[in-house]
Amino acid sequence: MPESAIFADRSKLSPRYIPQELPHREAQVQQLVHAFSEAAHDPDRFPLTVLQVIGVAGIGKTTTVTKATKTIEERFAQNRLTLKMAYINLKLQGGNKFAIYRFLLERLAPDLPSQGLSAEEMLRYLLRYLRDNKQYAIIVMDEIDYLIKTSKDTSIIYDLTRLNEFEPDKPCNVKGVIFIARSTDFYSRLDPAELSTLGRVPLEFSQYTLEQVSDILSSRCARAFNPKAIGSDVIDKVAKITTSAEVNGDVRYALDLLLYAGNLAESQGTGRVTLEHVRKVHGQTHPSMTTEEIEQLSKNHIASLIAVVRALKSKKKQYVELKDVRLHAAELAEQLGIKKLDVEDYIDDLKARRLIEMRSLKEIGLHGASLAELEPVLLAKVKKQQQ
Ligand SMILES: Nc1ncnc2c1ncn2[C@@H]1O[C@H](COP(=O)(O)OP(=O)(O)OP(=O)(O)O)[C@@H](O)[C@H]1O
Repeated sequence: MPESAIFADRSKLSPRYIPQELPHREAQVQQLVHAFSEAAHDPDRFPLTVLQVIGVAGIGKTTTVTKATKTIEERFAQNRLTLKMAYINLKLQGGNKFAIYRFLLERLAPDLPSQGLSAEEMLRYLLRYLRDNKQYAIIVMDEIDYLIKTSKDTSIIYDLTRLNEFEPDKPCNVKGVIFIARSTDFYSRLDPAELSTLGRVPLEFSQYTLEQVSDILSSRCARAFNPKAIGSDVIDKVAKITTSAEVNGDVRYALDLLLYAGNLAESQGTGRVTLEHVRKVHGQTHPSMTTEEIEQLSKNHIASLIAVVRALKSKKKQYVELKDVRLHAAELAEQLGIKKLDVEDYIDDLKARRLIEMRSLKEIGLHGASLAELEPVLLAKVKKQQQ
């Protein structure tokens, strides 16, 4: 018995799933693999290689880097060498340098205690550990622009790009550091020394064309849906929405849309996803706010966002003032039985995540929101986190 009339395997649409095929990014995967092609032959002589991958949201940057590092790991394994990838999403793991280095240590050198060590010691011990255990590593720092935008301490770039200078007379077993960012705007917050260590030209990912998004979605749908449950008309429609100015090519949104349209078709027992299902779901969701984006938020972030939504609704305006948001936040805290929250602590971060638009303290809004539908989704999420 299939799982459902609609889905063959709905998890294949999840943002966490790494697809087997990556249409229209094979060249970039190859480019990254190529940058480390010599490393598996003579790793100790291979220099620390720093790369940057830049491009807008949801166009396969993380997935491409993950795929490439997997291939590099395999090449090392073929030569009986161990290479590990440490992937850090700075929006999730965020915080300060200590938290980030501790995470690196836990990932790459789990036997080493990190308590009581300075940031520099943590890196030094990590390098020694890798050398002593004949292991190699590639560090991937995703959303580096978010970290640089929200933190005053930008020295993490300087530290990581100079790991080979910690003990210059010994080989550095971290072979690569790959920074991923949505744009190069964060350069302006770096000092010249940090900027120069970032070096060379970034690998810029261009946005997918309409035909490319159609191909990509066809390949994802072939694994996620039952063959008769979805047609090319639906895929083309979703591709069109995805390449519209509003969604700006974010494939993550397209996958969400397909999942929810599929769920709707399933609940209605139609046996097939129709254009109407897609239209309905698209009308109800918020393109700049995908499920993954909401999953990453803390309870207080979501509560602050709900306060913005409620303030906008009650004022019936495009923008509201911070004091309106505060008022609604206080009410909401009471309703949910949580501690009163200082929305200003979360508003800046919501802005950095591009979930809200803040022109000034008197002009706070949402990016092209569909307010009526957003609130119940957020409320359900905050209540779930309270359980
Ligand atoms: N060429 C492709 N083939 C199949 N799936 C793809 C492709 N490009 C992107 N995707 C899917 O789209 C979603 C978003 O991709 P990914 O997380 O790699 O984007 P990103 O550019 O790193 O985005 P962000 O900047 O928001 O982190 C993932 O679920 C990924 O599997």
